[in-house]
Amino acid sequence: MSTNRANYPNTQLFIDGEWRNGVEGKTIPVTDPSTGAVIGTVAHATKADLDAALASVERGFKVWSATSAFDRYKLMRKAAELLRERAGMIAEIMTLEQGKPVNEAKGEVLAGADVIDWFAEEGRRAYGQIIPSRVPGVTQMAIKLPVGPVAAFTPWNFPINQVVRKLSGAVAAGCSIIVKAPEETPASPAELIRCFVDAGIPAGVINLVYGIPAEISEYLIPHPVIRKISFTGSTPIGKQLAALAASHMKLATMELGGHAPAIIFNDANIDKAVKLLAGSKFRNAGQVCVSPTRFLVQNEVYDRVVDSFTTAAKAIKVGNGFEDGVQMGPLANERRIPALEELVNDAVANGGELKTGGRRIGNEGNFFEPTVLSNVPKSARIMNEEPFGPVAVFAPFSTLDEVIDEANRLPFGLASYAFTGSAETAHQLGQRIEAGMTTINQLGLALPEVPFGGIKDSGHGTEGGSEAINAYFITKFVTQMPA
Ligand SMILES: O=CCCCC(=O)O
Repeated sequence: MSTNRANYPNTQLFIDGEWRNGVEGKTIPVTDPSTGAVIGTVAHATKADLDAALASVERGFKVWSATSAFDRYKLMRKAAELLRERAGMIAEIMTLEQGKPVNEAKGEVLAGADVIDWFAEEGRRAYGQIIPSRVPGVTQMAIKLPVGPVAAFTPWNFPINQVVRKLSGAVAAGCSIIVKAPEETPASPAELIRCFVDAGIPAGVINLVYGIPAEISEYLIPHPVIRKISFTGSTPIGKQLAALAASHMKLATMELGGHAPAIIFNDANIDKAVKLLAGSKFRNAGQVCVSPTRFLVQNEVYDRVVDSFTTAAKAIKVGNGFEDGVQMGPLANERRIPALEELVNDAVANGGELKTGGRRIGNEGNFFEPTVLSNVPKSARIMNEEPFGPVAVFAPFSTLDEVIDEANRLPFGLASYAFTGSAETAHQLGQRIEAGMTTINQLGLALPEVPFGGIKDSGHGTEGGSEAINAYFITKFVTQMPA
């Protein structure tokens, strides 16, 4: 049976191995961003529920940290298989609540299964070290132990992807976790967690809450049970939570905002650059932390690139994510429409040229036109603020040094993209762009086996690659000699 507005599931909390309503029975409405219609509800946790989740995650940690890495691996592989089997159904739920095209949603779910597999394997290979001793008979060991109960806070743009990295890292390392998933898109992450439940995860290891985000983070982060936090979201909120975590000496991974430069040189393969970058820009309606935003194009090819990108933007089919051929759905939140309109108007007022788009589409649902702005000066807000929407902003440049300065001008440092035919230019970019990730002549970000994270105001820590699981371990030194 396919999922539709009539059978969209209401979402409950998951605490101590049970799906349950909030103690006070409060709920939050969930809307379909394609129509604005309310399609269901999500349970709203209050303090009593959070106390129950904290007691549960503390018990869960005792059980799970004492479970062997091999048994954790087996369970995770089973959860990944369940997620693959259910991908079609979960994708439909995600499209209903988030808006993205259903094939994009399915890709996200399947990628989530790969993330679980990756971390399951990493958990089995979390080797420590034996350190040669100065004293005969003494053994010195650096061992990795799970850090403790984790609190994870995730956003609505990738309802599965954002949860699965944190959940899988924690569970593979032997930690228990409270996930505060997004209220806008609650049902698809709940289905992810159901896969772990059906795979046999013991009560208390995974807990799921929703409610008022600030209330939940302010209660969980300082709580002595929680030893580690992981947050994905905006830079301003990330800074507040990082400060709160630091004042309670909690470890924190922060995956925050970006404003990715996409640099195209005269010697690049222009057709390839435009095709790949346009696909990347309008994926998930531009609501992606790693979305290419500042398109910096070398003088000789500037007009050609802007024209060809504008043609690509005009050809994007926007609509309900369930319709055949739709490439871009609505924005997930209605409030982003006036915010984007303001950014576009400000760019034009500062001298930028609107090549296409810039407005809401229709009067039902949160649809926004794929938008291209050209010759936008640095003084425009959109050259400095993350638009988090389907807007590409173009500006010309002359030299390598100039474009590297521009790429590094902002406090963000998450993703960056470049297209060039020169090996020397590629080398310079790889070394000198201040970003956690640089892709050259291709895309290829966010695979489970490669690092994923930012620097500067884009946060710290990585959620992919061989280092990611370390966020959920402490290193303990043990030395011993025979009695
Ligand atoms: O918004 C940040 C997560 C990006 C995940 C992806 O690019 O697949």
